[in-house]
Amino acid sequence: MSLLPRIGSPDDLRALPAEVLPDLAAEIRAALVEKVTRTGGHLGPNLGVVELTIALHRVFRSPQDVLVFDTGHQSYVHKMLTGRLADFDDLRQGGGLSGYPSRAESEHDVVENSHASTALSWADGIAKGFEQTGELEARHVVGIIGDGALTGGMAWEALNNIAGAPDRPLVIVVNDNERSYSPTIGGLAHHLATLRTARSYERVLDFGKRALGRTPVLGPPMYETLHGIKKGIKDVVAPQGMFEDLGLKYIGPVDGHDIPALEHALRRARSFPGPVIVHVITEKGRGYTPALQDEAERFHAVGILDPETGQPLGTKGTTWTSVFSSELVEIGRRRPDVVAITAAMMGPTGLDKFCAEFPHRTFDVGIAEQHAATSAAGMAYAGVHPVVAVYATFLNRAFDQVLMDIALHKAGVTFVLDRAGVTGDDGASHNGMWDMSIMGVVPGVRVAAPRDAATLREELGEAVEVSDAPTVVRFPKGGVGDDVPALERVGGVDVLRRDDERDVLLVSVGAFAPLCLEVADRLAAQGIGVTVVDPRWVVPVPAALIGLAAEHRLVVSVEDNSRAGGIGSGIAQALRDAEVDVPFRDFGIERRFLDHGTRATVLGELGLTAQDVSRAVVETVARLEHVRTGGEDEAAGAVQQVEQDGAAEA
Ligand SMILES: Cc1ncc(C[n+]2csc(CCOP(=O)(O)OP(=O)(O)O)c2C)c(N)n1
Ligand SMILES: CC(=O)[C@@H](O)[C@H](O)COP(=O)(O)O
Ligand SMILES: [Mg+2]
Repeated sequence: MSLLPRIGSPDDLRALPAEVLPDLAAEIRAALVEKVTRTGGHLGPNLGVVELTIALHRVFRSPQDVLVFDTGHQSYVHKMLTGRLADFDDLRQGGGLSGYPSRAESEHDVVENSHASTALSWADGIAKGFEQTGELEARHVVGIIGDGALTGGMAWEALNNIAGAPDRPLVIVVNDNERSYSPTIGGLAHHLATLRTARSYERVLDFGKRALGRTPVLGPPMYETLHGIKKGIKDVVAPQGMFEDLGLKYIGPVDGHDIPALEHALRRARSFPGPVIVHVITEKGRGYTPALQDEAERFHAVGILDPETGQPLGTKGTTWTSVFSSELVEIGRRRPDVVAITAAMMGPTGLDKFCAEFPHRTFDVGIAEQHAATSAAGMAYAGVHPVVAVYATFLNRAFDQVLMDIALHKAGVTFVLDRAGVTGDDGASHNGMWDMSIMGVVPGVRVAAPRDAATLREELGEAVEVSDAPTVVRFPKGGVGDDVPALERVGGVDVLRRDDERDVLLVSVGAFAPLCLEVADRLAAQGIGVTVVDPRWVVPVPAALIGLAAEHRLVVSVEDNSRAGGIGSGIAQALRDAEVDVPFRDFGIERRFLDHGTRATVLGELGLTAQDVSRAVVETVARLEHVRTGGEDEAAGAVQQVEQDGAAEA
């Protein structure tokens, strides 16, 4: 590796002679495999954009010119070419390099949001802004969007606006590798395929141009002839594409691994005085041969792998996703009316098993959560029960559809939210920390937060029985722990522990049951009696929970969701409405964006650990005791003891 370490900025890249660029691409690929198989991350998407990113940074001058990457998971090469190669050893680690663009890391990074289909709206807005400030003459704006992200509704809202301004320069690069996780679906995918078949004539043209470019006399007329031939071929092979029908200049398809062809196409686009699409054909995972190649879906984002075999090093036990996946198949066998919908994430959400057994009852709508939700309302109207499986954070995108198309019409639709709560290493926009807040304002909705595999199966079964309202079942990323048995069930609320003294009612939301039982042990060691309960269905707040609250001296809730509008605030409101005057304290995620890091690290930073919660509860109990008795010593003594416990453990 002798070229890549010498690149500290795009200027260094542009100073390289063209003939060494293939060697540079090889070095980048080797660095990606070496680094990402150690840390985990988006190996496939980045292996596919090595040459494209080299060409982008040679033709455009970032940050003077603005490069906007859609979703941002394919920005590792961009980071290597903008001086961050040395930081890749800490990729996606707390305090280390983000797996997405990060303004704090570099002036070359613009969009940090990892939710897909936003780049073209960003680009349209930046171009409009530069037009206002008079900078558009001197600064090019480039949106780089994948074929998957192009299936998202926002992308078409942006294209409509961009195409409506034929005199506002803007470059759109479509990175077409025919895949999201799974193969890209729908009419757009078919159209891109049609355009791809014309790949050969673009190569003929490029070859002709370069060859003829060297014969100034004969060149131009011959080029015009060739161009005419190309136009003729194109009209036969690929009639005017929809992009041109929209009024967008179309350049392509271009071989996304041919740097000279890419630079040539991007230079043409850069000089075009209006909006232009460069359709680039790339291969996801290019250059990485182990078995993973044929599991492109898994290859999209990899865990820590053996760089030789490509096989995951960490063995995975039972995951929440696998429990859901198997249970939905069981439900599908007994309920022919149940159908499944994914937003381009069949495997990651666990719908692949259901699809294998019920292919005609499984629908992949592309990266289109809004359409997933409202089309589910339509399916419910037609008499089936849709189960929409998405990552919790992506439900944000379909809030209005859940509210106004599903809940308003009392449609029986079940949302299964995987990756709910702190996910960690994918950064701020991937944490599933808002779903219970936004669902909390939806009239009629019912939200379940299972604590283990058994309650996931049970609550999923209960959810699909509801035919007149939206239901939500949410669970976190990764491995599911052992089942946590209940001592009894009171009005639908599971009692997990009941001490003699009813000092504290500890409301455990979802997967935090083990944490809450550990908190109860710590409190009991301080002589504080605890009842630990799992409401199971957390929206609306169960009446039985309020009844239990009235029997205790302090109520505490712990949830893996934002405190703003979360279950805690729902409980507080229910206590007020029931005029149950008991002190209440809720623990959850502060209302801020979370930096990337492992889930455990982030939860620790949030104080969502057994030690932190128990210490805080002891302090509260002590304060209440102080208020009740006015004494000083027992309050201070209890807190001091907890501090000592904490210090001993630290
Ligand atoms: C709104 C939203 N839904 C789902 C995802 C999950 N996701 C991340 S990348 C990806 C596939 C993107 O495909 P494409 O745009 O073609 O990029 P590629 O990975 O092929 O380079 C998906 C579905 C997301 N980031 N945002
Ligand atoms: C970029 C994106 O949205 C996904 O690829 C995500 O990074 C994968 O997350 P999981 O690893 O939790 O499936
Ligand atoms: Mg793609």
